[in-house]
Amino acid sequence: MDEALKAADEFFNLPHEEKMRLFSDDVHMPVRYGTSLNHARDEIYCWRDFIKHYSHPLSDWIHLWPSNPPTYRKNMGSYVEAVQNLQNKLMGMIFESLGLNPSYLGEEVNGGSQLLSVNCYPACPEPGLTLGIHPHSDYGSNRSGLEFKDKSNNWVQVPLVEGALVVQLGDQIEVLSNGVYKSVIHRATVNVDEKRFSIASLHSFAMDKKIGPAKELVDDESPKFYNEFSFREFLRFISSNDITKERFLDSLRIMN
Ligand SMILES: O=C(O)CCC(=O)C(=O)O
Ligand SMILES: [Fe+2]
Repeated sequence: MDEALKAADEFFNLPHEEKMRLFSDDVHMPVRYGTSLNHARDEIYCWRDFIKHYSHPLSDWIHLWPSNPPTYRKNMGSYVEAVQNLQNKLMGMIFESLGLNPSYLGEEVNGGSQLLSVNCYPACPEPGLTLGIHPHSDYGSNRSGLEFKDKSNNWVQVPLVEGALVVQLGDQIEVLSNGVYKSVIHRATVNVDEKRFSIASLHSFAMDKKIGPAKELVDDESPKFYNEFSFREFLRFISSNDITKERFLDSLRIMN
């Protein structure tokens, strides 16, 4: 984690022109540098720089990652592989906790996508006027300024524990578990004093794999609460909707 954070720090310290070579607003780009989610449409820009890149399987993507700083590929590569292994284990445990076979969906857990979202939030002179990242939930599952919304709709700060990862469940697990698990709405705040980095690893099933409520979890008492969706449909939604106003998950709900 330390080495990956160091590589992130060095990347964001590169000259603006060099980072802008990776700039794109297109959410389908395998590697993209940017600031807000959608430059053309966002009403409030975030106090954030990010680089996002596909990461799994590593050999398909690593050659597209930044070649500067020279340690970037090696250090981020070790980090993404460790996190991918951890997600495989956690998914097995989540399936087991739902009463499903721990190897439910088999190879499809490790055969999905992993998107690394590396974020830099510079110190902000007026932190009350903006956010580091708008409230949202992730499609897949991930890892603090990090805050989440509790059941009573209050923002709760996630304490920073040195060396710990934060795991959040995303929309796919809420749908697959037919609402037993909830996808976390979260945001990041910024502060006056210091720059903050975060590295979120977002895990998903394959681009066109439809995820719906597991049939084992649907019965008369708990009918299907969600329509199925694929990662590609999620990407289409976030590129054509203002996700600070509309939540993708709400478009999937079935009113019984
Ligand atoms: O910086 C953080 O803690 C949150 C980042 C995040 O939510 C994301 O990249 O999806
Ligand atoms: Fe997120």
